[in-house]
Amino acid sequence: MHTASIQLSQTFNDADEDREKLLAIDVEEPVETKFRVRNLTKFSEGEMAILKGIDMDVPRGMIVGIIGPSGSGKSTLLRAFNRLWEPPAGTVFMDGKDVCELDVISLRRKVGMLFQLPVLFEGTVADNVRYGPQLMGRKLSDGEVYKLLTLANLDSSFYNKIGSELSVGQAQRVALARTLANDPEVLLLDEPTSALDPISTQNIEDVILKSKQQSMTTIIVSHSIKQIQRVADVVCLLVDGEIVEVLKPNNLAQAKHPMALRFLELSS
Ligand SMILES: Nc1ncnc2c1ncn2[C@@H]1O[C@H](COP(=O)(O)OP(=O)(O)OP(=O)(O)O)[C@@H](O)[C@H]1O
Repeated sequence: MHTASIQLSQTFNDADEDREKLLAIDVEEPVETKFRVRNLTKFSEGEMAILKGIDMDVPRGMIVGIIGPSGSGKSTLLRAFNRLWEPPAGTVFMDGKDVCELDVISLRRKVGMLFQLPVLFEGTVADNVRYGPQLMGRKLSDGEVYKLLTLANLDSSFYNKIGSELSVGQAQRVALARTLANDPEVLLLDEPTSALDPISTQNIEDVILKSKQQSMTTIIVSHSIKQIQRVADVVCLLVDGEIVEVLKPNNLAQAKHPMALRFLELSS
């Protein structure tokens, strides 16, 4: 085990000072950068800044947590990674390539996303799981569907169920299996368990951690600091469109930014 020198970096203005903060994490091997974000900025139509020059490197195979107050820009940032919000050219790079220059459909297959509330398509659970590969002309075998269900912590009895027979937690796991069926390299999770009970939450967290063992890169937005501490390798604190802290999950108490501190105090 050794320490990789740069896993995640941020530059931010602190009074007159420009600082680059580097976070070192103990890893087995040096880690490559999956996403590079540089000066990512978004203004609303009323010219209000929603994202203010975000700089970050997302290490391959790690789980990056994003937390911060409501309206701080977490979902907007997350959506830039698979172009659900189209970032300006030259700001978001996957494997060194500007995402704006990639075919958007293949980008979204590689960069799967799960939202707060699952929306299942008509048909059975198996139809849902088969959906993505079918669009590419490949029909998953029964065995492949069962394997994906197992991966999403669903037993084989779900195969023929339809959406109305499922709880929200079960439907979220089906949505996760459907996303994993595309064999993504990255998972974007936007508050994936905020509508779920603790057991369903644990099921989803198990899948997130299992996916990490398969080298998945995951970026998770969550309002739950405890959840971020359970699953994330690094945590970015986003306040008012800026990453103000990058910390290890067990070091959140070391946050220094006043808004970040207040948010952490009120949320714990
Ligand atoms: N297309 C848009 N036009 C105008 N304002 C927008 C747009 N998209 C987002 N916003 C605003 O940008 C800010 C950040 O929104 P965003 O949803 O990214 O924040 P968030 O941190 O994910 O919030 P929450 O935790 O409540 O989900 C909010 O004030 C939101 O109203």
